[in-house]
Amino acid sequence: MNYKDALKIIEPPDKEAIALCKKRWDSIAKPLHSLGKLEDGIIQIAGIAGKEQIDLDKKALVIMCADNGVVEEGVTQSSSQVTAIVSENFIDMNSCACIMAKQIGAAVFPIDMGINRDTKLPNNKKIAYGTNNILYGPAMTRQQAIQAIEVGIDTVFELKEKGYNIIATGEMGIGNTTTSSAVTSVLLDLPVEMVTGKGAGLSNAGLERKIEVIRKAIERNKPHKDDPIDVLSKLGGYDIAGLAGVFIGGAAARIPVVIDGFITLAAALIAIGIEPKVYDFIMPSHVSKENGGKILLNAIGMQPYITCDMCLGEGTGAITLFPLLDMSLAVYKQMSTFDQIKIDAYQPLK
Ligand SMILES: Cc1cc2ncn([C@H]3O[C@H](COP(=O)(O)O)[C@@H](O)[C@H]3O)c2cc1C
Ligand SMILES: O=C(O)c1cccnc1
Repeated sequence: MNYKDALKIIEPPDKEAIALCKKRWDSIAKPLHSLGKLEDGIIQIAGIAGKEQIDLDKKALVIMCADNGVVEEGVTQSSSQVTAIVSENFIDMNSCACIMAKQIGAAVFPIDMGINRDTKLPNNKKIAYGTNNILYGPAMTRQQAIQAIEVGIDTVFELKEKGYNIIATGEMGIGNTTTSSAVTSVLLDLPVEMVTGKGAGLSNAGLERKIEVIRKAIERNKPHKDDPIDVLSKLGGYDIAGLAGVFIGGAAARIPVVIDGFITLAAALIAIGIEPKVYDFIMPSHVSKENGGKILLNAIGMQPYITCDMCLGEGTGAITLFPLLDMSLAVYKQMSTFDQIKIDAYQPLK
């Protein structure tokens, strides 16, 4: 779908479904709002689905996979070859995120958005064999960025068609904390060193080099910070672009999309920058330990459900939210109301 058409069909969450869902929570025989954000999450999903009786029986994890040309500058501990190897492991359900997804019954959809060699991934949406090195010029053309965004949007509509009712985001792309930090620094107008961390592992000297490369890449590309697609195409990656499309697609197709860690947060920032209405359809999960994770969550204006020092990516943080939502929804659907068990919640003890 053309991304502008997707933006046009985004309607705000359903106020009536939100009010009915809240009423049901408040009628359940327990202290008011005592499940806190777990209640809020179900309310948000009801608003998105447009009905009070929601289901979370079909869960998907979309993992956008792509390579980054900037890896040749020594900004990451691993070689680019790792992207393809780990991405192919997703097919055998043999990665951290896949094992966690299997445990909680979520289906995994790895997508080759731009891995730098041919892969066995069934979802081949390759825009190119990796991006260009941002130290010397734009990562991709504006047209390629839009093409990747549209892959993300189409992916969500296909999953909706298959009956999925919630989507977790994940990514695999060696070097993508560098591109995410570059995008974040420009869009939030923050110094590079404030939003740059060690990614999947770097020495202190390596971190200094990474910061310097990002500074120079920003200087070289002169991105327009008020134009998120310009920033994305000059400094981002095909994984981030595809993920921005998944967030936009979630709002257009009315499916909640869950943020993972630092990289998916950068993608969410871009999506919200393109269309602020997307915000209401996004759910946070954890707060990444990566430098900049907390800053990005705060900047977007979201509170994490989970704080446990994760910083792995692949969607590991995002799917960690699923069992919490399952438990909350079970209470929401199954528990007796004050009326049913004849308790007056506000009756003082005698
Ligand atoms: C074996 C391995 C598996 C991973 N799974 C996720 N990531 C995570 O690390 C990468 C980003 O870190 P950086 O920017 O420092 O390269 C991404 O692929 C992210 O998903 C991995 C990284 C490695 C090495
Ligand atoms: O925050 C994340 O998701 C993250 C951090 C470091 C490396 N990979 C992913």
